[in-house]
Amino acid sequence: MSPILKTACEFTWACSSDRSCVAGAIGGVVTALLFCKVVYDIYVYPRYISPLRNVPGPPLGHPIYGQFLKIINGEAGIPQREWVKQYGPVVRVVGPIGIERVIFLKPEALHKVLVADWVEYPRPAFVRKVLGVVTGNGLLTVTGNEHKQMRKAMNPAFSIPNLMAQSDMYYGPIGGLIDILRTEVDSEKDRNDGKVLLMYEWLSKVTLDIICETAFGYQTDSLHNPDNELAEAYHKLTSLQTGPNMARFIAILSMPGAMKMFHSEWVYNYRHWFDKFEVTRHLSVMLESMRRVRKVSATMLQDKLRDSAVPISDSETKRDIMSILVRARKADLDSQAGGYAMSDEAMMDQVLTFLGAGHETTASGLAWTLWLLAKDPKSQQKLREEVTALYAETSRPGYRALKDLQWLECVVQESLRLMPPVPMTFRKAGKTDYIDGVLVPEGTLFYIPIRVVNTWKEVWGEDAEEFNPSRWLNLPPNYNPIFSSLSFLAGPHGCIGKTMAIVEMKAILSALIANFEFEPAYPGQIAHPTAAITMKPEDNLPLRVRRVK
Ligand code: HEM
Repeated sequence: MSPILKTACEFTWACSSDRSCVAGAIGGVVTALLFCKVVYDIYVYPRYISPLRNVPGPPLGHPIYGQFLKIINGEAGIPQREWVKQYGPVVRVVGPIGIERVIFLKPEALHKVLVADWVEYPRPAFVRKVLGVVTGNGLLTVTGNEHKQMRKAMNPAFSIPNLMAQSDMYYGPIGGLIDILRTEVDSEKDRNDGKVLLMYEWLSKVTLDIICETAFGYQTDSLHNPDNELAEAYHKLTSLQTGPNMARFIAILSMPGAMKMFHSEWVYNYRHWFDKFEVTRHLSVMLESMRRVRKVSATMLQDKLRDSAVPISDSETKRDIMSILVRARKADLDSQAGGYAMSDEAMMDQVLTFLGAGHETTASGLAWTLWLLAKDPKSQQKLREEVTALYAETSRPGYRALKDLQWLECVVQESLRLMPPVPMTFRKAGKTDYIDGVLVPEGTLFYIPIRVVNTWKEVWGEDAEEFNPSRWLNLPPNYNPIFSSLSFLAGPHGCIGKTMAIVEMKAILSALIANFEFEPAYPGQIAHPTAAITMKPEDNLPLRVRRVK
């Protein structure tokens, strides 16, 4: 028994006749027990008890935070990459209050966690809570059977024939973007010098307009409207994405009742109180932005529900994702077969999910592609030649035409490999089991280190951390088509919008490269990724843009 606990017990015994003394003694015992628990969790368990204690990894680190400060203050995925280089493909890292996390890199281990036993390795509660605040109770937050049903209901809307029919919808916003950039570049006195533009901001707008059109049949036109409510709200939300902000947010969400608080009218009305404290300052901006996103989303959903009288088999009808889902739901309800029919509330959460998951990810992917091409003029020129030839044939290349461009495919795959918009995700063990020869206890957290997997030298060779699109013409012998480049993850929770995102990226990129040349904004420019859920460029990516001669 610890000395503190012993003293507390003796004290209780000695004072048991006196009431206040008993209360004090109980308090003492509780404090002592808590103290012992903390010492056990932070000091004893990770050092002497945990089955993971002999797995290689960095030192336990700070007595309270472990390696957490290094992770949240570092570039997304980079501390993990350094540890893998030093300790190998299985790593244990101790986080705050002694909580252990493991990293597995080998395809067999990833297959078990993400594919074979996926139900037993769900997203941990803290990830679902963070995502849930922004995206509601949709595909990103549900697990197990509920997820299976929801995903089954959604899959047809993301089918290849539907995506083929949709790709023409991209060209309204893309045409708008090209015109705006031309006007911006031409406004410069010396056109040969080009103009420095914050490319991420423009890409964020064009992808928002495209997702609203393809997912909801809704014309946002944030490109031409600087005060657009939805664009402004997302701009504010993404600006909050820093490692320390995420850490604070997770800590707040872990408190009992926190999720209710986020949806409470009362808390919303008094949100300015959050501004008074450093730790909660970002919450009022967040509540305000989420309110706006929900308001616009509700309008979009109402429009869809009004449309639902259109028959499902009519191929001439609207092809946006929500129209398809609404019609499928109606068919389910009409048939009374007892299938899975989403409630209005669930439909609303899908709107939030597609907006949250499908806009900023694609914008970040495109921004990093432009950055990498700006630093590699040869690859950029080679791409220009390829896409110019395509544009000579058609001004609105569709799914097939874009798919057939070999260098475009290499550039997009290489950029997504090197700078994955989602650099990392998490899972939690729902059972105790061996993975890659290591006994992983129930409750253990997994880093799924997408950026580390994508740049693992064992697979990609010594130049794994460099941009080299031609590697996709001759893939390395250890390449695994599912687990060597994990940017969209794999298995039943893998990205449902993968094909859509790739086609959209290709359509936007080819139009940009056919019309403009991109260069770093100034010599020695370095682009820093934010360390949060998605990896956008911290400074919104200033690039020098010129018209193609
Ligand atoms: C370049 C763009 C994109 C990237 C890199 C990306 C990446 C990812 C990743 C890594 C996940 C798994 C997250 C996890 O399990 O923790 C995911 C899931 C998801 N993504 Fe994407 N995504 C992109 C675009 C899109 C688009 C355009 C949409 C929809 C219109 C979308 C919708 C979703 C949804 C709904 C999920 C949850 C899937 C499930 O759990 O069943 N994503 N995405």
